[in-house]
Amino acid sequence: MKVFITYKIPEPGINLLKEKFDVDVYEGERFLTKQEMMERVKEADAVVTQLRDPVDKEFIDAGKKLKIIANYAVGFNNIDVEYAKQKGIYVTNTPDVLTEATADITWALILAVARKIIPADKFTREGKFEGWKPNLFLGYEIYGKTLGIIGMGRIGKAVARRAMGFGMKIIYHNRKRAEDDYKYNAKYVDLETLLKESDYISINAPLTKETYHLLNKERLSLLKKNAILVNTARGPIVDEKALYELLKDRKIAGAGFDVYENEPEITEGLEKLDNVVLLPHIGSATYETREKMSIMVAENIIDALEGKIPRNLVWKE
Ligand SMILES: NC(=O)C1=CN([C@@H]2O[C@H](COP(=O)(O)OP(=O)(O)OC[C@H]3O[C@@H](n4cnc5c(N)ncnc54)[C@H](O)[C@@H]3O)[C@@H](O)[C@H]2O)C=CC1
Ligand SMILES: O=CC(=O)O
Repeated sequence: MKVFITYKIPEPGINLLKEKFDVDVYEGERFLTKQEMMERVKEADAVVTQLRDPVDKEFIDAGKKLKIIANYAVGFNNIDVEYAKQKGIYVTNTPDVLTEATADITWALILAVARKIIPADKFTREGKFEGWKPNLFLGYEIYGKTLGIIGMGRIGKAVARRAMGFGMKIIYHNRKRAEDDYKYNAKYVDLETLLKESDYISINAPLTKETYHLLNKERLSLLKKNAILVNTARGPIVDEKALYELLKDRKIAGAGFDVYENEPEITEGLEKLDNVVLLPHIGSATYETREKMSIMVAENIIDALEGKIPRNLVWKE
């Protein structure tokens, strides 16, 4: 049986697949076009897709022999899951193994924005540091402040766990109350309350029809003047242009981005602001996590092609 991998992933996963199947890995640096991917998926029994690959009806129809689409990501908003399911094709993702790495990058953004780490580093490298000054790069305190988490799932909880070490008051909004919220000393609130009361806001919900522009212009206007918003989930959850306007006019203190509304494009002007930190979607980008993700996609494919139900079916979530 044949497995098509649309962009190279770490070797442990590929090696597992090679022990059992004929593996076609795209080895190039540029991204394959959708047309090229559809050509190569024709013969495949399984495909490993990336979060940027548009796995729509057309792509799924091109994979005439497909039994499984194994997304190399926990988010699966790039896939028409309903259509795949209708056609009897499994869809899997890579939960858990990337939770801690993504929570770490969330915290890296919170700290970097609040304490102006990037401009301060640039200042020092440029030889501008003349000695300690009482007013040099004053930032925002984190200890004891309120953190609002939107999406209290695996990553949201890992972000909360870290916040406990910073003595923060934790509030969250979720589709429903998390049964174990007491473990994080976290209080369930409605979205409007969260936006009005939080000093730091972390977005950790999936991108769905319901979360598209969940933070629209009107809701963003509820944020406090000292608020810092961090998005390590998916860009389209926030109206990026509306957020840019707030940041430009200093109506909020800052923002940290790992994801963008029209990735890889970013709203023009964002790159000129000194109150933002912009990362290129590297939430899960650690050597350890990416290896584990590669093994996970391989295990899911082995399950499916050996006639078992794969362990990380997205509709079990
Ligand atoms: N920046 C990066 O590299 C990474 C980004 N992600 C993103 O993070 C997302 C979350 O990942 P996990 O925590 O593993 O998922 P999860 O499914 O464990 O948690 C998501 C939580 O969001 C909640 N939620 C869903 N719809 C909501 C709504 N309308 N309002 C409020 N809450 C809502 C769910 O109930 C759930 O508790 C992924 O879907 C992915 O898009 C994940 C990994 C890395
Ligand atoms: O954005 C990354 C993911 O795994 O989802």
